[in-house]
Amino acid sequence: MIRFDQVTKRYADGTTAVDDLSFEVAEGELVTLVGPSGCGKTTTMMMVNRLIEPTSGRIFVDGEDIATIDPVRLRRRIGYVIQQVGLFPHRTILDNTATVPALIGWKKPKARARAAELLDLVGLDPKTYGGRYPEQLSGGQRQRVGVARALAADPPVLLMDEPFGAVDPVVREQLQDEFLRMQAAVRKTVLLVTHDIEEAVRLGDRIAVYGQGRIEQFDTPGAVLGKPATPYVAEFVGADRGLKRLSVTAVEAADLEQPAVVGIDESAAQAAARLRQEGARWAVVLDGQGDLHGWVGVDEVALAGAGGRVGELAHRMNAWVPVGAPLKQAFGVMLQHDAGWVAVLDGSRFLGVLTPAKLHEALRRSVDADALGVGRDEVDFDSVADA
Ligand SMILES: Nc1ncnc2c1ncn2[C@@H]1O[C@H](COP(=O)(O)OP(=O)(O)OP(=O)(O)O)[C@@H](O)[C@H]1O
Repeated sequence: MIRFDQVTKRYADGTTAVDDLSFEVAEGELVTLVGPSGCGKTTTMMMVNRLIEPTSGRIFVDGEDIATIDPVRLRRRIGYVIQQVGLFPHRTILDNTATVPALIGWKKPKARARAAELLDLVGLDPKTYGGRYPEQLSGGQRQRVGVARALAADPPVLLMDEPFGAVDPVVREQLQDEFLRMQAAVRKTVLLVTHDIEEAVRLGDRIAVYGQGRIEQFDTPGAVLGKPATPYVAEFVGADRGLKRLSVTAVEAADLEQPAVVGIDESAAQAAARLRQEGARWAVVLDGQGDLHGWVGVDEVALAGAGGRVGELAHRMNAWVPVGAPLKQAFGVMLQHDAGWVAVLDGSRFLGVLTPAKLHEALRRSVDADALGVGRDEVDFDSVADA
């Protein structure tokens, strides 16, 4: 969808900002460009909407060489979000958001209706905020308007230059989450510049780690963190890259252990006998549909006496995460509840539990799979004990 073919940018003073760059962003993919200040990220991005012209090489958008497209026409197909947002101070939020649709000739009611829809999408109630002026919004809200405005004409491509850079870390994380949710729905082809490796791995389907004017590694977040291609990349991603990997590796059904299970309607005596036989100290309690009801300790069911039912004895299970959640979230829940495992659910259906050992295995396997380019279940790995 966006393709760089041997692109070089040399400024008039002789600075080579981008040096023989070739890479591709697939349709619907979000690629983050990350690197230290002055490494050529912004130059790379601004060549895509022709705010900067390359010295040599070619750039394609949707298969078309952009050198052959009129820059104004090109920019209407490309949403652009920048850190300073650049809202018009004397226009309302609704009209700011409707800028591009109005420019490309939409009638005012249609442009405004679309703007209201977009404000809603980025979490701003158009009734509350649409009539305000930019100075009447917080920094984070202005940034959301910037994203809404860039999406208003439904461009297939989005360029984002430090879009969440001007807000504090808490708001920033919120905006990133909202943006990811939105991107899952709209699936734009996105090139996003950041100097923050945390942001790059959080948002990117793939990351391009820049050295001076060149990409040092272009890969999935898991692979960049797990197998940095060069010492430069290793240093850039940081010594705590193992920890960072927790946030980019998802809990999968294959990672889970199957603990002892008892039915909600089972008699306590029967459950106790069975759990003792299995050598279990506790069990997960499920209802007839396989949904999670809670958990019980074997001693509790054993003491319940005749006529006791498992369902009456079960404790609420607070330590759980949805399948697909990042390992970091699972680990956080484990620590929060001081639990040795967390339950993993698909909707309300119980899939299994994640233990610290399984979490470690999942981390290792995800890196091996990324490096080999194969599905995770095809990867053979040593157990932690054998390693
Ligand atoms: N108009 C210009 N003339 C000369 N050199 C320039 C010009 N614009 C940028 N540069 C230089 O090109 C290099 C790349 O700049 P660029 O803005 O692309 O970097 P960046 O990675 O986006 O940096 P930052 O994270 O600080 O924004 C830098 O050395 C910069 O000084």
